[in-house]
Amino acid sequence: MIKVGVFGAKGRMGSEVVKAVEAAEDTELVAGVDTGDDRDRVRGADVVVDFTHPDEVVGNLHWLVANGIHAVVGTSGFDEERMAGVRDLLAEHPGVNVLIAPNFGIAAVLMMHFAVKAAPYFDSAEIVELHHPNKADAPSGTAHRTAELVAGARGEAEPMPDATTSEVPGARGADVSGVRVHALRVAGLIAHQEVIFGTHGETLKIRHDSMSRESFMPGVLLGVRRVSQLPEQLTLGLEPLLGLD
Ligand SMILES: NC(=O)C1=CN([C@@H]2O[C@H](COP(=O)(O)OP(=O)(O)OC[C@H]3O[C@@H](n4cnc5c(N)ncnc54)[C@H](O)[C@@H]3O)[C@@H](O)[C@H]2O)C=CC1
Ligand SMILES: O=C(O)C1=N[C@H](C(=O)O)C[C@H](O)C1
Repeated sequence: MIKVGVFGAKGRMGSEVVKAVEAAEDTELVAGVDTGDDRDRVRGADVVVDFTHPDEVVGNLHWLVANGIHAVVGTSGFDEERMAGVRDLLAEHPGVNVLIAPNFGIAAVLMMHFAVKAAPYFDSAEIVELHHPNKADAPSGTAHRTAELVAGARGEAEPMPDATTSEVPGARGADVSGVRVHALRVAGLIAHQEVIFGTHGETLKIRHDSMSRESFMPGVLLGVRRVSQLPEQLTLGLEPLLGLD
C-alpha cells in the first residue's frame, strides 16, 4: 500500500484526490490537510499530493522535502525561477523526489505533445486557454508550459507575423516565451485549451477539454505510484511517465 497525504484536501481538486486515493486498491489516505490544519497530520505518508494555491505551494514543498516525503504537485505557478529553487532544495535532500505536472489530464498532455510536433511547420502559433472564473492565476500553468514547449520546438524560426502597431493593452494577450497566450474566465467552464497554428492558406487547431475534475485522477494516481522511482529528483510534466519524451 502506498500511504498518501493530500494538501488542499477541501478544494475542488484536492477533494477529488481524496476520493481517488480512498477508492484505489493500492493507495491508502493518511490524512487530508487544508488551510489552518497542521501539516504534521501527513507524517508517515510516502507521498503527498499538493493542489493548493500558487502562493502556498513552495512553502509546502519545503516542508515535505525537509521531512523526506515525495511530492506530486498539481498546483500551478512553476516558472523557470521557481523550478530552479526546487532543484536547489532537492540537492540538499537526496532520496526525495518531486513530480510537478502542469496538467494531469492524459489528453491534455497529448495536446501539448501534438502541439510540439506541429510547431516547426507553422508561421504562427497562439494559445487560447478557457477556465472557470474561480481560478486564481492567469494564464494557466498548462498554457504557460505549452507556450514554452512550442517556443522551444520553433527553435530559431522567424518571428511570427504580426503587424499590430496600435493596441488596447492586453488585446494581443500575454507574451510567454514569444508565444501569445489569451486567458478566458467563463462561468460554466472547467478547463479547456486551444493551440492555433497557421501558415499560408491553412490552419490547425489542437483543442483539449476537461469535462470533469475526475478526468485528472488517472494521471494523479500514476504520479503517486511512480514518483518514488523516477530517475530524476525533479520531474516536470507527466510526459516521461507516459513514454512521451
Ligand atoms: N495540474 C493539474 O492537472 C491541475 C492543477 N490545478 C491547479 O491546482 C490548484 C488548486 O486548484 P483548485 O483545486 O481548483 O483550487 P481550490 O481553491 O478549489 O482548492 C485549493 C484548496 O487548497 C487549500 N489551501 C490553500 N493553501 C493551503 C495550504 N498552505 N495548505 C493546505 N491547504 C491549502 C484551500 O483552502 C482550498 O481548499 C491551482 O493552482 C490549479 O491551477 C487544478 C486542476 C488540475
Ligand atoms: O485551475 C484549474 O482549474 C486548472 N489549472 C491547471 C492549470 O493552471 O493549467 C490545470 C487545468 O488547466 C485546470
